[in-house]
Amino acid sequence: MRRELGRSLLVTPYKTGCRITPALQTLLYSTSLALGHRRSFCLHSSPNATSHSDHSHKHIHFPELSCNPLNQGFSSQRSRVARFSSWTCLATQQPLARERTQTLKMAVTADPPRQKHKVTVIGSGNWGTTVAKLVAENTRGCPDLFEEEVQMWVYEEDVVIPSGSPHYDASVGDKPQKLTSIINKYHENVKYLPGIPLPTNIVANPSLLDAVKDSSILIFNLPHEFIGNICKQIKGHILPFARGISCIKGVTVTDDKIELICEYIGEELGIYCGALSGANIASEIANEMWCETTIAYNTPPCDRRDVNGAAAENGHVMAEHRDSRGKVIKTQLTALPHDYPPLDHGELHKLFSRPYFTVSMVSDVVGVSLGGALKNIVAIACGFVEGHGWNMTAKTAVMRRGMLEIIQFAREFFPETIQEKTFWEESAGWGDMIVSCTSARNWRYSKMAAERGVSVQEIERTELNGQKLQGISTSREVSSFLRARGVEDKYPLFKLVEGILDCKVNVEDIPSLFRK
Ligand SMILES: NC(=O)C1=CN([C@@H]2O[C@H](COP(=O)(O)OP(=O)(O)OC[C@H]3O[C@@H](n4cnc5c(N)ncnc54)[C@H](O)[C@@H]3O)[C@@H](O)[C@H]2O)C=CC1
Ligand SMILES: O=C(CO)COP(=O)(O)O
Repeated sequence: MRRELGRSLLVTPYKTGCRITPALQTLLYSTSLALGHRRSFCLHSSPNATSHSDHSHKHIHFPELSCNPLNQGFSSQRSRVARFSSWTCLATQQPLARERTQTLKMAVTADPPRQKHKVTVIGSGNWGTTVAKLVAENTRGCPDLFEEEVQMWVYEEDVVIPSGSPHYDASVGDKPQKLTSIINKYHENVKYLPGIPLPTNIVANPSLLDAVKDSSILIFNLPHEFIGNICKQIKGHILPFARGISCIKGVTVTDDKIELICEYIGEELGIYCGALSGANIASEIANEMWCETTIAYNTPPCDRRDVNGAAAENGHVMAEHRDSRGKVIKTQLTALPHDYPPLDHGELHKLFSRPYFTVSMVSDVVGVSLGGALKNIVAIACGFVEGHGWNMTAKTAVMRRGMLEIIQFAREFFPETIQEKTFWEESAGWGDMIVSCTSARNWRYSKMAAERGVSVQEIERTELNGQKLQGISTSREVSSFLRARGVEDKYPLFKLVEGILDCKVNVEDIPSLFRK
């Protein structure tokens, strides 16, 4: 390793005229990672370069090397040129041969980030708590990038711990206790994720403003009907350069307009927000049973770092960032300051991926968001079908039809950026459809409603202990949007589900959709 490092660094500028091949770049990069240090350097192609301005630049970025600089001449605070006369290999602490290093010139990029990303999860239901758990495991494991503590905003409730629970305290008895106090004391969300020990670095916080204060990463994870109120409350109280990930499955409909939840959040708060969605059953993931998910994130241009790791510009930048309709966004984004670690696909992958949670990073915000939102309508239809007594073959027909309507919806209302392959290739597409129609809550409880002959809303009230079925409101919202546009007949399955929810149509009418 040491010899390779020395040869790469020292021979390349002299003997090959700095032909830095991709293979060499990979070698340097992996070597630097193996060394595990954080410094950013940039190797100039010209060994005779005397200032940063005369670069014949072939930059190579190897962030984790160190050296002993003699004779430094810094041309600016953020991009400095130095003559390094001796190098020390960090792996061995041995100096490298001096005669071969004498005139090597290096440009030194900005200081390593001084800040770390602070993470807040807004929401603490079944999925909110599960995501807080996996994220908190990762912030603990990546102390260079993230503050260890993860704030979790909890919609405060009084909860009684049942006598059978290991957390039952006879001295408290049946007296209700604050859910936040219970979570912080026992490290368990006894109401929404019972039986799952949570990492101790999750802090349950009943104050929304306090929970989001100073956080550069906001993870939105609550039923979609509450997001409007949350945005109103935190607007102006978050870091201007905060970035969001929405784990919410739903859409925002106003009159005849439809918006992706992540874009609604971004517009309301003046930030950029991506979306996470996939075939994810919270209770399984909380039990660390493996599954996969999809994150759609289009790193704003103002957040992109150059090869040296330097931010494009500090402060306010009018970014050419495009939305799901292909339009330049109106929001003036504030760039992530340079003293923060970058926030791009790599860092988000580190934040969310676990051995039991495989993350695929994509750019198709429309496919990921619509796949997650609209499959809930199809899952309700499948619950009705099964509750009626039909089985897997009937459900498969409904799933197929549902997917066609989802794709048609994406094509009709988001034609500019939809990447249809998301529905076929990603967990957020067919994967989510299958799991939602065979084992998730929308399917399970609409099946129960059909079996008992009561409404799904009634079942939600009596059986879910505060959890929400997103398919009920999404069905209504999407149907009202389609009606306002006069196109509801083009989406017969969506229309029919709303009809069944309103007790105007019967499950037996479903097969009529398939008659030509
Ligand atoms: N549970 C799951 O397996 C998965 C859920 N999702 C999605 O995650 C999102 C969040 O769902 P869950 O965490 O499962 O929630 P949940 O349905 O388990 O719990 C409901 C949550 O809403 C909160 N709440 C009630 N009234 C509120 C109010 N007025 N304002 C704010 N919050 C209030 C409750 O405190 C609770 O945390 C949904 O969009 C869902 O579709 C996505 C993937 C998996
Ligand atoms: O989104 C989910 C599965 O991917 C969870 O769906 P439910 O809300 O129906 O449980």
